Amino acid sequence: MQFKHGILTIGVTGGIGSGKTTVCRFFEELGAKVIYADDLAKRIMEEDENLKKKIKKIFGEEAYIGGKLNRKFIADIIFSDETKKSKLESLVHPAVIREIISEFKKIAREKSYDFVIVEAALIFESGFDSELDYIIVVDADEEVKIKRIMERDNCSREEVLNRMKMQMDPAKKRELADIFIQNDGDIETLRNKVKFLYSLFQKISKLTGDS
Ligand SMILES: CC(C)(COP(=O)(O)OP(=O)(O)OC[C@H]1O[C@@H](n2cnc3c(N)ncnc32)[C@H](O)[C@@H]1O)[C@@H](O)C(=O)NCCC(=O)NCCS
Ligand SMILES: Nc1ncnc2c1ncn2[C@@H]1O[C@H](COP(=O)(O)OP(=O)(O)OP(=O)(O)O)[C@@H](O)[C@H]1O
Repeated sequence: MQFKHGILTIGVTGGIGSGKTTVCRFFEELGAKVIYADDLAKRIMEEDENLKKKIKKIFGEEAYIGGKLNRKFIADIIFSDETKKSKLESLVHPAVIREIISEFKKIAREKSYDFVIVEAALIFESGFDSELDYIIVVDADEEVKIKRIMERDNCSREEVLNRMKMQMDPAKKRELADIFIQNDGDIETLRNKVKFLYSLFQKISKLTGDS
């Protein structure tokens, strides 16, 4: 087997509050390279002047405050307007995917890691799944997810439900997954699952690497 970008690449995805960022922090603690696509998207949206112009055209000047993305303003619009959400995604996703692939190539060239993990909320929705070797889907019981997000972001149940409504059905994501993590247990249970996967990926990277 040849890896798609000359290095083993693994996506971690899941709906809001599933625990994908926590999974990725554990991978990082073990020494893995993790690319956070959602952070990258925000950086590109703030640094790419051409993209900023296009975003302002859709959302108005209020989309930025002092050069910084007005996240609350944009979130309020896109999570109640499917058309604007799609327009924003069609501007942002290709740029994010391009940058991640060039990072893969750099890591493969430098051989600085055995494998790369990408955390992204919208791997299947953006078509990015076709660029990855394996995809981990994280999920938890809906009430558990709602409670965790309300606590983490100090937001209302309605705000969480609004985002959930605009996301792919978690059951569908589970069907598309290569590896599935049910994250209803405690943090230590999750950490142990990640430890197991970390050693598995280390083995896969050596067995089937391009080098
Ligand atoms: C709307 C924005 C400004 C809200 O920022 P905020 O800091 O509140 O949320 P954050 O980016 O951390 O996302 C938190 C969660 O919301 C959900 N979410 C975010 N964007 C989307 C989206 N376009 N569709 C569905 N769910 C989304 C995901 O579950 C994500 O994990 C931001 O999410 C954004 O710019 N989204 C559009 C770009 C995009 O598609 N990003 C995600 C993939 S690269
Ligand atoms: N097994 C667990 N036990 C207790 N708390 C957890 C567990 N897993 C995750 N959490 C907590 O739940 C919250 C949501 O987790 P996390 O941020 O990893 O989810 P996410 O899928 O990245 O969410 P988002 O889509 O909003 O970015 C965080 O506060 C995290 O610390």
